[in-house]
Amino acid sequence: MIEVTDLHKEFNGVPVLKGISTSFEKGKTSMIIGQSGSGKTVFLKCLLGLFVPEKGIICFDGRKHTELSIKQQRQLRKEIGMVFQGGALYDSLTVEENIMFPLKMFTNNKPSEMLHRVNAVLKRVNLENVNKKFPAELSGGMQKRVAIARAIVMNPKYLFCDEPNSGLDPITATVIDNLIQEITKEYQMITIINSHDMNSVMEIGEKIIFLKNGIKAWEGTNKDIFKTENETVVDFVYSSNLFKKVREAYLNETK
Ligand SMILES: Nc1ncnc2c1ncn2[C@@H]1O[C@H](COP(=O)(O)OP(=O)(O)OP(=O)(O)O)[C@@H](O)[C@H]1O
Repeated sequence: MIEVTDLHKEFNGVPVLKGISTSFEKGKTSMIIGQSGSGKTVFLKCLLGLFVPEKGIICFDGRKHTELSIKQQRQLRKEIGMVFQGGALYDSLTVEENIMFPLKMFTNNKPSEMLHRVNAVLKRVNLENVNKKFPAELSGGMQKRVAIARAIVMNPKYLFCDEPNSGLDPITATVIDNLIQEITKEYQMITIINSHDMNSVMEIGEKIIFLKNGIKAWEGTNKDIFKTENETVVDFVYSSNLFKKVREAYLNETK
C-alpha cells in the first residue's frame, strides 16, 4: 500500500498541494482527476521522488520516504515504473533499445537475458516484430504500448502514468486503459494514473481522487461518482452533456 499523509508542496512560497492524505492499494487502478493546474502532475512527481514535499509523509509498503537512505531511495526508484505524458520514448533509439534502457541502467543482466525480458514485455503489450523500429515509425497507440512495456520491464511494484491516453482516438484509448488495468491485476501493482479522460475514469477508476486547487475535494470509486451529490465533482465530471445523460440513465436504472 502507498499511504500519503498531509502532503504539502509549494513553489516559491506558492502552495500547490495543500495537505493531501489518501492511500493506494495493490492490484487496483487509482486515478487522479482535476482541472488543469490542480496539482495532479506535482502530486505524481512527489510520489516519484522528483519533487521533495515541504511537509507530509509518503509511505511505500511501510517505507517512509523521509527515512530512506540514498541506497534505499535508489532501490525504491527501481520498483517504480513510469509512463510519462506523451510516452517520452528516445527518438534516436529503437523500440528494443528504449525498453532495454532501464535494464542496462539498473541491472547487471546478460544481454541475452535482457533481450529475453524485452521480448516478453513486448509480447505482453501485444507488440511483436517491432524491435528494430524507431518510435517515429509507430502509431501513437503503438508508442504508448512501448512506453508501457518499458515501464514494466523491471517488474515494478508501482506503476505511475501521466495522461497515458493523451492524443489517442477513443477506441485506442480504451485498449490502452484495459491493458493498464489487466497488467495491474496480473503483476499486482499499485497503479496511479493522472487523467483528463472521463471515459477512462468511468472504465477503470477503481479509486478516484479529485483534486481542486491542491486540495483533495472528493474520493471514491467509479460507481460512487455516478451517485455523488458533491457539487464540485458533479460540475467537473458532468460538464459534458453526454456524461450527464449517462449519469441520469445510471441513476434511473438503480432507483
Ligand atoms: N517546477 C515548477 N515550478 C513552479 N511551479 C510549478 C512547477 N511545476 C508545477 N508548478 C505549478 O503547480 C501547479 C500545478 O501544476 P500541475 O502540473 O501539477 O497541474 P496538473 O493538474 O497536472 O495540470 P494539467 O492537467 O494541465 O497537466 C501549476 O500552477 C503549475 O504552474
